[in-house]
Amino acid sequence: MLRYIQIHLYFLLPPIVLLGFLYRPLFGRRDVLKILWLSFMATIYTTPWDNFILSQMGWTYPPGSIIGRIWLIPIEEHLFFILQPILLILLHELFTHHRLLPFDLPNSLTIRTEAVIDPKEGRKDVDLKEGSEDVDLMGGRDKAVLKTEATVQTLARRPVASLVWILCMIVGAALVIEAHGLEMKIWGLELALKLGLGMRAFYMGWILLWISPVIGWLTYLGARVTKEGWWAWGIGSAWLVWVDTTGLGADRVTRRIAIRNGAWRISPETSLGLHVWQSLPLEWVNRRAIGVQVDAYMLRGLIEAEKTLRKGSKSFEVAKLAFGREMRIGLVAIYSWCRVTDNLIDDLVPANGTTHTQAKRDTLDRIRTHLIASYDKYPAQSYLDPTMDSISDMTSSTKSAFHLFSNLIPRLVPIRPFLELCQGYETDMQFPSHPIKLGDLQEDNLVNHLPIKTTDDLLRYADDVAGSIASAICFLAWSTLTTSSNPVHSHRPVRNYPSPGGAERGNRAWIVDKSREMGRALQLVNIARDIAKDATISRLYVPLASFPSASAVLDILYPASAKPVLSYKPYSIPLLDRADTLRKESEVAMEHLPRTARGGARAMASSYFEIAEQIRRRHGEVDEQGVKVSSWRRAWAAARAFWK
Ligand SMILES: CC(C)=CCC/C(C)=C/CC/C(C)=C/CC/C(C)=C/COP(=O)(O)OP(=O)(O)O
Repeated sequence: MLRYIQIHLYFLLPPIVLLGFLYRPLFGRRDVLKILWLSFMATIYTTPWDNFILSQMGWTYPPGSIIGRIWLIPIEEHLFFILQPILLILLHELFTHHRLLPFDLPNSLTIRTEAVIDPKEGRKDVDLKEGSEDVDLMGGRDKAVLKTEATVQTLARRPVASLVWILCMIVGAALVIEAHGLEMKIWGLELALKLGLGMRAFYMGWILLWISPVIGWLTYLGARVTKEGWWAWGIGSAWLVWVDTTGLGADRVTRRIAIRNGAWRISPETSLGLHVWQSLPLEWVNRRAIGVQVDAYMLRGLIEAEKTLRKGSKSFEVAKLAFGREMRIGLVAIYSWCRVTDNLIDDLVPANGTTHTQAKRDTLDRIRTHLIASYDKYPAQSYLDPTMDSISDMTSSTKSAFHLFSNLIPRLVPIRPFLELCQGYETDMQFPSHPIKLGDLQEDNLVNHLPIKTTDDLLRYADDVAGSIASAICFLAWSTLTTSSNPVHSHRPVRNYPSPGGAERGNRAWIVDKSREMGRALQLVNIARDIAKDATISRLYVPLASFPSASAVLDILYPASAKPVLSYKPYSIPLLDRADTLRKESEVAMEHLPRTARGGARAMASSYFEIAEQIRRRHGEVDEQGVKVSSWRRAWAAARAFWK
């Protein structure tokens, strides 16, 4: 006979330890709170009920199967109130981890896009939502009216669905009345079922009466089980059903467990005697079985941002999974803003009468104005939207990236990294806007066309475009994962480089510095990978000073005319060597980030450094396609770093 404690030792603790190990790098205070809350609720809600059932001999524990009791309840049962929430929370985290949002969006979020012709500005895509309030975003001009739905109730109340549980409660009450032989009339309604079940209605009645109010109330509040939630619940419950009811297989006589083995025993006199699976009573199945208004455009921005990420960056796509949800949402918002702003400038088609450079400068100025306004006027959406609209080539998808960014990020990350990124765009704008023809570029006018002249120029550029993002990641981690600087619930933007005083301040400044080194390192890898590709559009990030002669520069820009055949090794390998040094110097700082951000930061860097490995395997030779590293290889590198 297995004792009750052995059930925990053999069947609950091992999966908890295994799942806990897998989830360890991301296991944070939110999970601790969830476990404490659920165990506490399970204990205070179930203890009186369990005591009552035991007092009525609803189920019993054979002598010797338990360690001891608190009042009537075995100590092991109390442990179960704690262990089961832990198991289910871990399973739930594991199954839902890949989701950016923990809930399904209501169908009503499908926002229709319709083209409206504005006589002055031509075609505009606007989002229309049926049955919603009209907002005139065009300042009363002509008839282009954008219909918006400002907010979405993420957990919309479900009174009708909760009626099912109210019904269950009534059935439960009727069975209890039947079991105890009570006679009850409410508003003249006879509640007794008179099924002749007598005491056999006891267990089912009390189980229904115990579980229905909880599920009914949660359902009323809007709880909906997602597909992943069903999986977590299904597997967790199936495991417990198996533990409760099934033999371990081969050795049927000695190793049968739980109910059939006598660790506990449901009294036949108090149950219906219907079995759904082997010896599992119907009642047991029952036994194992919370809304906010969110800006609809932000939710939509998140969906779009995820798509942008999937299309735009393999490294971010792999690495994002290594961060917990709080950080991941911020990362996705930052990434999509960076990608969208970069594309707006790079893919710009200038209007008649303006040069490419003028148009790009104009777009960058507007992006900057919008960025500064996002912080200065936060959360003044009405001011921001016209600024955003004034940027050319905006689509509803790019707008949602701006909207998401300006609603979320100012509260989490200071403005400085994004201004630096704009500085990086400005450097890019100094490159020729069109690939220059061979004859137009002479050895003596190279310096006029190529802004990266010295190693310092290169490092400054890398710092602007990637060091900035690395520092933003640090701030995101502090804002979302620590209490000392958690402005998530404040409605003010983060002031520049805020940090608590004293030693912590110095420590944070040091971490930011080191993270910038890591960002620079990754950018150097990126530049080494893309030397040939970038050269096709006359972008040369390898410093001019590192070329032996001006003609060597022309060879890179026009490889077809290079003689003898061009080798990229003299340029790519030094970049990778410098990247390695920067990486080594900064890696130690990662271990000083908030604990649940470390795995993600390591995974991000390691998966990107797989590109460097691949270039080295090719002895530094790259081509116009860059260097391909399979997603599997990257995922493997990320996984090793994550669980390091
Ligand atoms: C060292 C400390 C304390 C923290 C490190 C913090 C981290 C993880 C910094 C990394 C910052 C980062 C992600 C920089 C950008 C790197 C880069 C060159 C990305 C290129 O991205 P894309 O060009 O979009 O993607 P692909 O190259 O995958 O296509």
